[in-house]
Amino acid sequence: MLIGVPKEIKNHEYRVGLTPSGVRELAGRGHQVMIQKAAGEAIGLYDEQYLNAGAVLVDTPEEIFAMADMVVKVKEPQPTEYAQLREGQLLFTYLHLAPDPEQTKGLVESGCVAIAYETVIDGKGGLPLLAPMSEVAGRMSIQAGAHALEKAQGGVGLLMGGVPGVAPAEVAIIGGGVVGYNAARIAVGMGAKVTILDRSLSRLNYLDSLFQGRLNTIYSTVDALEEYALKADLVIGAVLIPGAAAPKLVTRDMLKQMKNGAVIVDVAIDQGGCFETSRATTHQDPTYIVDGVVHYCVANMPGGVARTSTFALTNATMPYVLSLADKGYRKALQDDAYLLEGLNVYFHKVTYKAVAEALGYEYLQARQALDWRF
Ligand SMILES: NC(=O)C1=CN([C@@H]2O[C@H](COP(=O)(O)OP(=O)(O)OC[C@H]3O[C@@H](n4cnc5c(N)ncnc54)[C@H](O)[C@@H]3O)[C@@H](O)[C@H]2O)C=CC1
Ligand SMILES: CC(=O)C(=O)O
Ligand SMILES: [Mg+2]
Repeated sequence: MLIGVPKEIKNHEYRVGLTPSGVRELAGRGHQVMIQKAAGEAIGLYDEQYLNAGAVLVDTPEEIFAMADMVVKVKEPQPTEYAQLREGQLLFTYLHLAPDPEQTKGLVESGCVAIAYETVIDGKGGLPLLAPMSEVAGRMSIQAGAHALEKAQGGVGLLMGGVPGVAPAEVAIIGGGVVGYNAARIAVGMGAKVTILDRSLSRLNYLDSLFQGRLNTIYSTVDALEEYALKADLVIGAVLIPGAAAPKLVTRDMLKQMKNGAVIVDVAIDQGGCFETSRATTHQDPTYIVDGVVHYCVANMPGGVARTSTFALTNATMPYVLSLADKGYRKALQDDAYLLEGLNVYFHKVTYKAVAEALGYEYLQARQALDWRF
């Protein structure tokens, strides 16, 4: 198979879809890989390394979209990218379609076969291709939040851990999944007073036993959200209903009652965000203020630590890339029900229920789609 990797073009996005080691694995199995020149240069993955691994370097993304059987990326395709996707061309990347009608329309019109990293599942109820980036974003959310709490960034001027004789910051983490757990690890490590809210009791049980009393676990209700979000100095938005738009758990009304100079980091912004006042921001201009509350809503947080993130992401994606390349998408998807969960768009049809429902498309079940046309 001919696999193509364009350079990412989202604002301050330096991750790359394949590492030189990944290219070598593919080349070793007889596949051809095209990489756009300088795709990994910003994070120390140089063209020469890709060449040595067996890749062919190309100058433009146009060459990749015109020729590749499978395009492997990191971020959701931008308008100039989805305009170039072709019918039957396989796209393997993050998509986050439910809150993104324009991109969904673009993918549907293109007729491509789009598998979203974030909805691939494993046998244990996890999201194996979202998890590594959730680990990164969870850890980063506390760094970002601590920075925003500084006076010069619009925050109230608070040190996360306090000092002897002065209370630490209070952190409320809404959603105790992969992002929430990793945020909690860093916040607890910094000495903050941490509360995690989740509506999964088994998850709260797990977190409670893991942290051994070093944080507070609370069942998530509207009352509990009001209580803990309103008194927090830093609120992390980390909920997920897989594939669906994030529920707006903190309303404008609640925000108005939050402390002046408090900070929210809405990690769930890639699914639309869980604060009513959230709108996606970029690494270049990550924050804005509403009602005295600093909002950090960067939709590609792991891009900020792109070298770490590229290795973490490709460690997880590589087995699936190999399977798709070796078998072709139809057989790979037929053989692996967990990978099939990643199929979001297939020859002009939406094949992921939550996306179809959120955006008003007719829904075609993924397995049926594979028999309908290929
Ligand atoms: N902005 C960025 O750069 C990044 C964003 N993300 C996003 O972060 C979000 C969280 O991802 P993960 O932690 O991997 O998901 P996860 O599935 O591991 O955890 C989500 C948690 O939210 C909980 N939850 C659902 N509804 C809730 C409610 N009403 N109240 C409290 N908890 C609730 C679930 O029980 C679950 O424990 C996702 O939207 C993901 O796409 C992930 C990586 C990077
Ligand atoms: C998950 C995601 O949106 C990211 O890593 O950018
Ligand atoms: Mg700003």
